[in-house]
Amino acid sequence: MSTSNTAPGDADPAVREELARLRDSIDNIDAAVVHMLAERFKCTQQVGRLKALHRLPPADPGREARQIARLRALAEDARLDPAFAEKFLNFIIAEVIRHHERIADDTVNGATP
Ligand SMILES: C=C(O[C@@H]1C=C(C(=O)O)C=C[C@H]1O)C(=O)O
Repeated sequence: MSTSNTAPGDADPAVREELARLRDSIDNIDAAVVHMLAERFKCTQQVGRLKALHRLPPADPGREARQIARLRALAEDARLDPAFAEKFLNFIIAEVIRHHERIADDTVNGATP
């Protein structure tokens, strides 16, 4: 393999076509990920409001452990690195818990969520 790089614009037309085709699919997948995350956050916001109203704690470590085990198994089946899947889920859950803490604070302080 050569160590010198070719700018994408200088590559063979067939290579550029293949790259463009793959990038179109990547763009579609990224759009789907964003839409799915937006739907997930809509659900978790509702969970946050329900928890705040009933004085339940923002985090549920038992539920998180079950989700991580489930996601790791799904990742293995799909040939995705399970450590990456776990890191990704933990990143999302941390953001959800931050939202839930804020909703709980706003609820206690009488702000409209
Ligand atoms: C959404 C919830 O709240 C938190 C966030 C979770 C998540 O984003 O999946 C899971 C458990 C909780 O720590 C929940 O309890 O279901």
